[in-house]
Amino acid sequence: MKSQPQLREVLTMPPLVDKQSFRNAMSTLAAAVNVVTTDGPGGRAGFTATAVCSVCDEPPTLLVCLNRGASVYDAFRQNDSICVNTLADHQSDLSNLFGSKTTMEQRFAGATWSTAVTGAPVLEEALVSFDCTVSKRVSVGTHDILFCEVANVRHQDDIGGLVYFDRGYHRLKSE
Ligand SMILES: NC(=O)C1=CN([C@@H]2O[C@H](COP(=O)(O)OP(=O)(O)OC[C@H]3O[C@@H](n4cnc5c(N)ncnc54)[C@H](O)[C@@H]3O)[C@@H](O)[C@H]2O)C=CC1
Ligand SMILES: Cc1cc2nc3c(=O)[nH]c(=O)nc-3n(C[C@H](O)[C@H](O)[C@H](O)COP(=O)(O)O)c2cc1C
Repeated sequence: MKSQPQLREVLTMPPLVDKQSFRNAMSTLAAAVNVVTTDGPGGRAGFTATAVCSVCDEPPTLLVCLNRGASVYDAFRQNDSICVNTLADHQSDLSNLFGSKTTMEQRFAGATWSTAVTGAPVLEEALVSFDCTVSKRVSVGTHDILFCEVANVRHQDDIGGLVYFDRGYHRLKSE
């Protein structure tokens, strides 16, 4: 029978797949598109994220993965108020605005905002907005995982969703 590798051996093992192969594989996982915003002592900031998912419903918690090299990283490190604004089918331009090398002024000028209970910016025409407080932060590789407790939800009916798949946007409409 083959013995289990010792911890030291595991740590010196080469990565199983290279970065490009990983990204190519990940490009086949369809994901909702979100503009994640914050405000507080670190200032107002926002970025586009597909790395968002549900964690548990007691307490209602979702997670967001944020690259520590992103321009918004300092603001998200200092602030605990976060709003995850899931984009509607007509908002791919907003995704590109918050997902490219633009200033925060340019990003927020691209849409209408209100202020959530926690103080984070809420996107007026979002499909759904999760108003959250960060409960825990975990660093893995290049990213921080932000665990966010949901204080309030705002949902719009009769509006289509936006999905990112195969490096492009796809519009979804319920029957
Ligand atoms: N989780 C993340 O940090 C993501 C970052 N992006 C950013 O948007 C750019 C354009 O993305 P695509 O058009 O989809 O082409 P791409 O070939 O760069 O990425 C393909 C897929 O790989 C994953 N990915 C890309 N960069 C990643 C990263 N640094 N860490 C973890 N997963 C990553 C995502 O699932 C992405 O959809 C990327 O180069 C990246 O800068 C996009 C999606 C997720
Ligand atoms: C469709 C899309 C999805 C993205 N998803 C993530 C994500 O989940 N996590 C992340 O840290 N960055 C993600 N990014 C990249 C950030 O939006 C990035 O920080 C932003 O594009 C601009 O970088 P800068 O603020 O450093 O100038 C995504 C970009 C795009 C276009």
